[in-house]
This record gives sequence, C-alpha cells and structure tokens, in this order.
Amino acid sequence: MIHCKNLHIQQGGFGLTDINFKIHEGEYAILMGKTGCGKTTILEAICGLRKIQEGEIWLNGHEISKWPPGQREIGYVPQEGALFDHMTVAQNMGFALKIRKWKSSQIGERVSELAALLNLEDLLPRSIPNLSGGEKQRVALGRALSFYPGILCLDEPLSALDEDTKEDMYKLLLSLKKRLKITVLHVSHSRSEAKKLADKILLLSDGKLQIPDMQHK
Ligand SMILES: Nc1ncnc2c1ncn2[C@@H]1O[C@H](COP(=O)(O)OP(=O)(O)OP(=O)(O)O)[C@@H](O)[C@H]1O
Repeated sequence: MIHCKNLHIQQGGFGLTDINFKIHEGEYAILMGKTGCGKTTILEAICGLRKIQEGEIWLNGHEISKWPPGQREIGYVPQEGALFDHMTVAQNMGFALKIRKWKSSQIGERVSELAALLNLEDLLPRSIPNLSGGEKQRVALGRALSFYPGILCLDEPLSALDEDTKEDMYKLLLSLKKRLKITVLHVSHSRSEAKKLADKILLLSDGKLQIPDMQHK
C-alpha cells in the first residue's frame, strides 16, 4: 500500500499542499494532470528522490519519508526509461540484483525469468541504443521488477510509443497487474490509458489532488 498523508512539497516557486491519497495493495492507480502540475514531483517524492517539507509517506505499513531511495524497495521506471546505454539488455535487467549482491547464477535465472515474462528472450545480448522504444520500455520494466518489489512507480512509460506498441504495452501491464498483484502508481497524461489500466485515478490540478469516483469507468 502507498499512503501519502498531508504532503507539502515546495521547489522554488512551485508548491503542492495537502496531498492525501491511499493506493491499496494490488491496486493500479494513475496520476493525471496537465503538464507541469507536479506529477513527477509526487512520484519522485515517494521514491525518495525529492524532499518533502511536511507530511508522511507510508509504504506497506512503514513510515519511510526519511528512508534513502534504495531502502524503499520500489521498482521505478523513470521518464524515458533511463537505461544504462553501456550495458546489454541482460546487464540492465540484472543491475539491481548485482548491487543487492545476488550470486551471478541467481541473477542469470532471474533475468531469464524476466525475459520470458516480458518477451525479451532474443534481445538479452543486445545493447540499448539500437532497441525500439517499446523494447526499451520492456527492459526498463524488467529492471524495475527484478528484485520483486511490492510497489511499482512508472513515469509516463507509454508516452513515446506509437499506437500499436501502446496497445501491446497495455496488454502487458494488465497481465503483470493480474499475475504479480503489485501496487502500481503510474503517471500519465492520457485518459484512454487511465480507462484501460486504472483501478483508481488521482487527478492533480492547481496544486490539489482529487480522486474521482470510478464507478462509471
Ligand atoms: N528543482 C526544481 N526547482 C524549482 N522548480 C522545479 C524543480 N523541479 C521541478 N520544478 C517545477 O515544478 C513543477 C512541476 O514539475 P513536474 O515535473 O513534477 O511536473 P509534471 O506534472 O510531471 O510535468 P510533465 O507532465 O510535463 O512531465 C514544474 O513547474 C517544474 O518547472
């Protein structure tokens, strides 16, 4: 579960106040709002990459507002994926396991499992720069899921993809949601994305958050 209580975040002249929401275990929430309204700011605050001035962030029963990013155990896909270009697909997907000091045989097994899950088996030895946009996003998802996080934060993972590739990614994300029962916070501009994926919508506007009723989705 992700629970943000009374968050206040100030960066320069831009501020968010009284940000309150809960995303229950296994729920898929989409955070929407106009460009520049603060969606990435909230996501990065949860991941520990931005400071909060007030309030509390709870993840799975722990108040983690002051924990360093690495201890929060969140699978994070930043905007544009931010893959390591000098590493292969397999090395990217094994990266988080290497820094957690997994044995190389265990890393190999987990990377094979992820490659099967994300349809990346043929791409494991490839380098990143010549992958397609959809392939890169699947690798970024694999890297984020590698260490079995309970929480996944996705920052506009589909925005750079063409319509057909988006459709494939919707199917993949829906099947991951069903199979992994992971709690997801996904930042998006797109109503159709929200309609297809979201159990809950968080709507950010003028520094305030609304949670519209989803009964008529
Ligand atoms: N370090 C900073 N100092 C001052 N202002 C900042 C800083 N980082 C971001 N901002 C401002 O905070 C506001 C919110 O930025 P943020 O990236 O969270 O918006 P967003 O909703 O994710 O936008 P987009 O949809 O375009 O990605 C913007 O006006 C941005 O210019």
